[in-house]
Amino acid sequence: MMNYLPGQASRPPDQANPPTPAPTPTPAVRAENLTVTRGPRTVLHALDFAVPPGQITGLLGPSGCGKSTLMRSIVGTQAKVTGTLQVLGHPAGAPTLRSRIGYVTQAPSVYDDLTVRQNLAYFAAILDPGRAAADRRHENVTRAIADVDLTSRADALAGNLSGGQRSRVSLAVALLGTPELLVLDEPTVGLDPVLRRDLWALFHTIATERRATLLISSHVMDEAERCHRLLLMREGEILADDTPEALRTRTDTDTVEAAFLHLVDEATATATHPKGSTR
Ligand SMILES: Nc1ncnc2c1ncn2[C@@H]1O[C@H](COP(=O)(O)OP(=O)(O)OP(=O)(O)O)[C@@H](O)[C@H]1O
Repeated sequence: MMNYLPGQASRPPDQANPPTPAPTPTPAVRAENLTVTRGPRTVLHALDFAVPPGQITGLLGPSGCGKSTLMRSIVGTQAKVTGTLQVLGHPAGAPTLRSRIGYVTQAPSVYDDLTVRQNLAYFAAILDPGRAAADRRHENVTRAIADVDLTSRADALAGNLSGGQRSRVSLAVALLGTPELLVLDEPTVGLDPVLRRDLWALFHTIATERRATLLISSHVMDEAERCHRLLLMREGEILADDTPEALRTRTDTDTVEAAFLHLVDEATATATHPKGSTR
């Protein structure tokens, strides 16, 4: 028997049995040359990126840079999308993806004249219909309400909740089907610091315990530090795709916000004085 240990240069690998490389996990989302036009404008410009599975990827950039458009493309609700966009191994928008993706828009989509529990029960009945599933639905609804810390308001009408509480009802709806991919468009806007911290703890639990992939947009840069990876966007382009630590190291900065500003300045300088240009 021949033992081959990686790094032992004196013992070449058995050509007939080369060491098996660690499998590269299939990305949860893979985009190639992804371009989106809205009205007369191109708002996403030939994007190439991959979102790794089971991690939290933050989508950050200033207002209007195209974060929501990118998320809408991924969940299959955006028109005029060209290029390649694969989600959980299928083309974005494929019917088979519907039950595998949870999507929370910026505007909470809840029924004001129903209570929190009734809202959840309504969506649970669509996801998991039938009398036989009643107990499971009840459990799932109770768990989702607890996940977003709304148990004490479960019987309140959604119309009587604060903006932040209504957003959390939307998030609970997205958590109902235990989706493999959660796409959350600015889920922490308008929330107080304690609730933001608790929600980020919940996002990490979802990623580690349920092995779900989370794509979360924000323009609050301190939230970037809580992500495993970041896609930094600006004017419909990806400025950087890396871990927060690698971004700080690469730009020799202390925070992701400083790294982002550094990259913006660098991109502006390159656009003004492209390499090889004579001034
Ligand atoms: N319905 C529309 N028709 C035409 N252009 C649009 C439409 N909606 C958005 N846009 C443009 O598309 C670009 C990207 O918008 P998008 O909402 O994706 O940005 P965003 O980064 O999510 O912004 P924010 O952080 O403010 O939500 C913006 O320039 C916006 O003006």
